[in-house]
Amino acid sequence: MLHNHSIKLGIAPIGWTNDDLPELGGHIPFEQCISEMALAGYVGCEVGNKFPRDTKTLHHALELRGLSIAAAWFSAYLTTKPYEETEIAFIAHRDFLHEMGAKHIVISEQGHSIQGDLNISIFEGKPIFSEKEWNLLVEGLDRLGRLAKEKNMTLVYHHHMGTGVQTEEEINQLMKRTNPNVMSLLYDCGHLYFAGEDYLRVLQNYIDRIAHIHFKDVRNVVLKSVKEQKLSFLQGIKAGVFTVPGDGDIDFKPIIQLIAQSNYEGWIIVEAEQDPAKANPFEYAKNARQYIREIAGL
Ligand SMILES: O=C1C[C@@H](O)[C@H](O)[C@@H](O)C1=O
Ligand SMILES: [Co+2]
Repeated sequence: MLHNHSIKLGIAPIGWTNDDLPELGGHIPFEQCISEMALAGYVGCEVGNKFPRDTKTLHHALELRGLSIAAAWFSAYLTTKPYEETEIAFIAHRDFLHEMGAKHIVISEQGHSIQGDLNISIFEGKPIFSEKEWNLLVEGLDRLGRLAKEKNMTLVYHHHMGTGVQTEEEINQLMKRTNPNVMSLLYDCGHLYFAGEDYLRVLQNYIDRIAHIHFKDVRNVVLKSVKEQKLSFLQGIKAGVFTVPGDGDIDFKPIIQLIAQSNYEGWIIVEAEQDPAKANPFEYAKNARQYIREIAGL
């Protein structure tokens, strides 16, 4: 049970409006999204592209509903573009999050990523970083992590399907080559399960270095067809490979147990991108909230 831990439960806007696939939930207004998050019982969220960038306006809209910003995704291109380009965009992102009171910055290397490519089979086209690319990645992350620390914030790396850091072995490499004082890990059980990796071992091995958590569930039956039909990541999303905790095939109880045995504090974010026309985001958000209350006492 997690009730003695300093953990806050938030939800990502991606179940309402999907930034990677704008046709999913493109019609759902920002105010509806955040009102439903609050009504479903969450106290925070990440940032979607419908969110106003003016921090005063955003702050007011969230405060009215008892929500705060936990973190937000940043796409890095350290392996494919000059470092300075990533740094300029990162500083703007960091400063926006800092003004919003967030403590974590989610980062994912998108150089050579196929996660946004509708036509490449997700199980066939992922990049494998060369030694040179690994060096560019870890050197860049070190510099960006120090920039986060300047504002008393923590950089958290998001391993992700279709990228150069997808597998357990790639996470091990990343953890080995980076400084724990400068960069932490984001744990997303849905991505590890999708990738066929040992999601419990990763949690166990790195729990002391994990500083942000995404909870997403996976439907085995859809995962099977993603493999058989050689679907891309986004085709898989449209077909419903992801859902909220409690609705899919991941057993969250041992995950909760490992977190409960640790000193983890911070956010757990329910993040379940699926088609809102098929899965009403408010209803699924409420169901996930109830499920987490039942299994985690949170
Ligand atoms: O944290 C995430 C952010 C999304 O944009 C991404 O594609 C999703 O799968 C995810 O885990
Ligand atoms: Co995630």
